[in-house]
Amino acid sequence: MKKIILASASPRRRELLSQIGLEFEIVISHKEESYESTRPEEIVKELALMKAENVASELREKGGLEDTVVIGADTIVALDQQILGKPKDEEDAYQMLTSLQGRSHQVFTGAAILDFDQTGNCQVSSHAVETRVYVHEMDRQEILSYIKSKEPMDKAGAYGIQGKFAAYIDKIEGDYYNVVGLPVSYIYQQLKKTGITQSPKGAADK
Ligand SMILES: Cc1cn([C@H]2C[C@H](O)[C@@H](COP(=O)(O)OP(=O)(O)OP(=O)(O)O)O2)c(=O)[nH]c1=O
Repeated sequence: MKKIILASASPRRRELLSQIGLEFEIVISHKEESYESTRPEEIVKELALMKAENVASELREKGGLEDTVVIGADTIVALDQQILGKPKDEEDAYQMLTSLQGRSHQVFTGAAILDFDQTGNCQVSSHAVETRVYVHEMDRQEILSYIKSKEPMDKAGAYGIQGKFAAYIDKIEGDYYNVVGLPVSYIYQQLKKTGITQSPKGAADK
């Protein structure tokens, strides 16, 4: 059975991968990430790949990546041509939330899968999943009190659909889990295609 490594410090990503019953380990790289692409779907693929590759190269130095799958992911919010990552500070969060309210935007998550076989050869795949999110109008007080909750600070676009911000979500088109940070269904189907024999825990008991 292949070992699965999640190259992420995000508690949301860990929970989502656990939710479908996969067994995996977490390895985090502290290398800085940067991108050259301009289109959001390319940016998230580039960053997801970089996160997975950074972890893979650290593991290689420690000896051996045989029979291992490394998964990396990155999430950004795209508002027309503008890319919104995590807010730098509360003022930045205020600007982001003001620009998102009363309209729709796209959330892109890139998922990169590095699949190492028994001899250490690697098959690389990366893919961007898009979800459109419609946010209700918010007044200044609502934005300020949401920022006070501290929920925005570690999240792309300065909001978490899974938290208090649910109060302002009119609807979404696409995968909900993609917005939270990991398109788990895409990842599971991709792992299945590449011959990962692990099946979600409990599936065989039914
Ligand atoms: C839009 C949105 C984003 N997010 C989160 C998902 C990501 O964790 C975060 C975007 O930051 P990322 O840079 O994608 O990821 P990260 O730094 O949290 O974790 P790592 O690089 O170690 O994998 O925003 C939510 O939790 N809910 C939401 O509704």
